[in-house]
Amino acid sequence: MSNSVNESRETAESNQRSTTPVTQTTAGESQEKTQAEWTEYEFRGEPKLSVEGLDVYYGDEQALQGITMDIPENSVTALIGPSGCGKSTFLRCLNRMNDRIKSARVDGTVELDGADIYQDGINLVELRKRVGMVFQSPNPFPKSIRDNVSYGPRKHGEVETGLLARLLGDDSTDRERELVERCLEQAALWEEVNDRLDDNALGLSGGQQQRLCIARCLAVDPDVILMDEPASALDPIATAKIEDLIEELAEEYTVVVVTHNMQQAARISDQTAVFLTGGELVEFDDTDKIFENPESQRVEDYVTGKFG
Ligand SMILES: Nc1ncnc2c1ncn2[C@@H]1O[C@H](COP(=O)(O)OP(=O)(O)OP(=O)(O)O)[C@@H](O)[C@H]1O
Repeated sequence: MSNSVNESRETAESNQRSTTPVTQTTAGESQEKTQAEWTEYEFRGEPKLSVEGLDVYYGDEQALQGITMDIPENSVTALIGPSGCGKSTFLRCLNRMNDRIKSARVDGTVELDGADIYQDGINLVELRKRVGMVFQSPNPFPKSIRDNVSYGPRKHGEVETGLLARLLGDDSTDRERELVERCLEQAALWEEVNDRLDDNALGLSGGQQQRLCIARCLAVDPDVILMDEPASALDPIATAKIEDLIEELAEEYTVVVVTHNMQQAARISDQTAVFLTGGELVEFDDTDKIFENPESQRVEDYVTGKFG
């Protein structure tokens, strides 16, 4: 850990929640040592997303409390914590999916490349193009593999095919072909499906369907990919493919992934945020640090399986 990180931790301690373990001095006196539980995380590179003072309520129930964290670009950030601690709620705040939940209220700011996504007048379609989402259960459309990938670009008018498009001289069949191949390649699925692009996507295995959903997400050219337990419904082989894919995607995209599987977080992520019951972000740091030497006793207890 660099000194600058240590220093920022020390300054962060003054305004963080803390525990107060007691240590003995050489003179044998008791001395209170403040141990930070929530620390500022400094990283190389630029933050893609900056979250500050984020509170989320469902009706009168508070699901997230004052979350502040910067998510670095082109990396994998894992969100872990026990069931109900607010991981999915947090993820949905990053592309305003919580707007669809009537009882949800969000306070605080979330900036994408320095611009507040909660400001008035934001174009939600454009936001969700830039910040795509992959869900726990693969949810391809009951359409062909090709149509699943080109669905988004078609909806946004970037791909036009068919008789009318041909008559109007707008036909982009070649562009669609290239796009479908590129996205399926990026999602590590091209080799398995290139000879059956017109087959119904529902005929694919669960793992293939999930990679197709990732290809569909990539087709609208996002900056950020949010994944909510993307492998929890898959067998170990399909899970390993998704994990490899996530690591590859981070070379080009900012990936934020919720997982219940701590080994998975340790394997695939660069940094890990630990949420605990009550919607509190208890620690956010390099993944190695979180799993090998966390600052917070509660995080240590959680990652070593003492509770949760
Ligand atoms: N649509 C909703 N309406 C009301 N309360 C909700 C809604 N979604 C989540 N909550 C509540 O908010 C809290 C956080 O839920 P959330 O799903 O974000 O947690 P989580 O950490 O992702 O849980 P899990 O790991 O079980 O998926 C919980 O108390 C949950 O009951």
